[in-house]
Amino acid sequence: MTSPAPIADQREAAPKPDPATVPALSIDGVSHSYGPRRALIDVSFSVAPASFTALLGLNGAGKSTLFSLITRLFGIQSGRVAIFGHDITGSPGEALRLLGVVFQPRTLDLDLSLTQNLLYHAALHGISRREAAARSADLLGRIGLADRAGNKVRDLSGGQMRRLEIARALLHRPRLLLLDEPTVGLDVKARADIISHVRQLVTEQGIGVLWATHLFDEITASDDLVVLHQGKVLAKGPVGRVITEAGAQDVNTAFMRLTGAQVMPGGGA
Ligand SMILES: Nc1ncnc2c1ncn2[C@@H]1O[C@H](COP(=O)(O)OP(=O)(O)OP(=O)(O)O)[C@@H](O)[C@H]1O
Repeated sequence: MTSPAPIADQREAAPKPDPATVPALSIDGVSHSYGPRRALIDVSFSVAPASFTALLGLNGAGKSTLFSLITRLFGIQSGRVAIFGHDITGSPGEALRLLGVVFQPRTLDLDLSLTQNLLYHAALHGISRREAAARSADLLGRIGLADRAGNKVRDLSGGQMRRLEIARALLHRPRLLLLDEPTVGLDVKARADIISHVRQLVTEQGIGVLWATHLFDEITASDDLVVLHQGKVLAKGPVGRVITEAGAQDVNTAFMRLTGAQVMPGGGA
């Protein structure tokens, strides 16, 4: 009788998931309550690598709660969240290394320079000073703020601050980027710049993006869409399919049919 293989060998023999088929983000049966208030109810969807997934919902739909769970600000009460197959509860280190986040409220230090903000964040990720300086300079160039590197963040416009927050979220080279209503309060030009920058990250760098919004005009036909309403996923899939299945002609009407909500004149849910 042969003796069993050592544990290390058995582990090596286990089939590894194919990276091409592992979702960047998978949310599986997630529910969350604040006391008696149920904010998320059995939420399941996934974000593919190199895709732009819009999470569309009204105020109070549960978008920020979901982001707080994915980023581990809150513990998971029920269900499972995994980033590239790494369970965020069982393997938080591996999972969070692959994740970049831009939260809805601004979180920059206004009295530090742009570079100082980036270097501080890089240090939290254990990136060496020299590497951090190189990455910061590169990212500031990409967002068109190289000439402002030494200025205080306080002197930037709202759109420039958002671009800096996106650069900061990319410093540790994540493969999944979450953005919670990143264009709120920005003018039309700044909004368009940010959306096109993030779409480039998808097409050129293969980053998976989850973009929470209540604005229909931020969604394009090639996106994936998740409609979240009162804590429940009402529809998900490629935008065209969601529209067709709702028997509608466009995202606005599909959203209205699915939720019974009135569409705001400004093009937002
Ligand atoms: N800390 C909290 N305590 C109690 N209830 C909360 C708390 N945070 C959120 N909620 C409730 O949970 C539900 C979902 O809120 P959440 O902030 O996740 O929605 P949202 O889609 O992000 O909305 P918004 O765009 O307005 O931020 C809402 O009913 C909200 O009132």
